[in-house]
Amino acid sequence: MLAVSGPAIVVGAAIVRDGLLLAQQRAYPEAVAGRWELPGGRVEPGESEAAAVVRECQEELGVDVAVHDRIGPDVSLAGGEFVLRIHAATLTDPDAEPVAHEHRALRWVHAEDLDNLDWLEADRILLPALHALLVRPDA
Ligand SMILES: Nc1nc2c([nH]c(=O)n2[C@H]2C[C@H](O)[C@@H](COP(=O)(O)OP(=O)(O)OP(=O)(O)O)O2)c(=O)[nH]1
Repeated sequence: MLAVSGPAIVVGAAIVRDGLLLAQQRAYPEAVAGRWELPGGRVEPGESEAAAVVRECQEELGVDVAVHDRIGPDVSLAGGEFVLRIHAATLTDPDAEPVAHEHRALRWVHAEDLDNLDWLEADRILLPALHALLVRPDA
């Protein structure tokens, strides 16, 4: 029997602190440099989505995060080769300051400014879920 594998998974972290969402600005490749996205990246073989969120946040931001529930829809990327899944997250140490190790810039975004960032196309689909996350009482 043929083993059928689905699309590879890219996880993103919706990190909220004091009612603000952490967004980061891509530095490369040229085609998307300057666009905004959530921290994250590809889930490695054998790795859970939550573990991938934790690893990517350590690599990209130098912080530890606690991973919570999934938010928003699965978003298809690259013609269906990948699927983007977002997990809500918080900083394990609320006083830790994320640093952009691989990105051009970081920004803590207020709900009012969410729609004004030049997000990657896939992330625009997630904006309603990100708004909903920011109005939660514990956000
Ligand atoms: N991390 C992340 N990737 C996103 C988002 N939206 C979106 O379309 N993508 C795309 C961009 C990339 O094609 C792919 C993830 O690749 P990546 O460069 O972040 O991560 P990676 O682990 O594959 O690569 P790398 O860290 O080795 O550079 O998903 C998002 O909000 N966060």
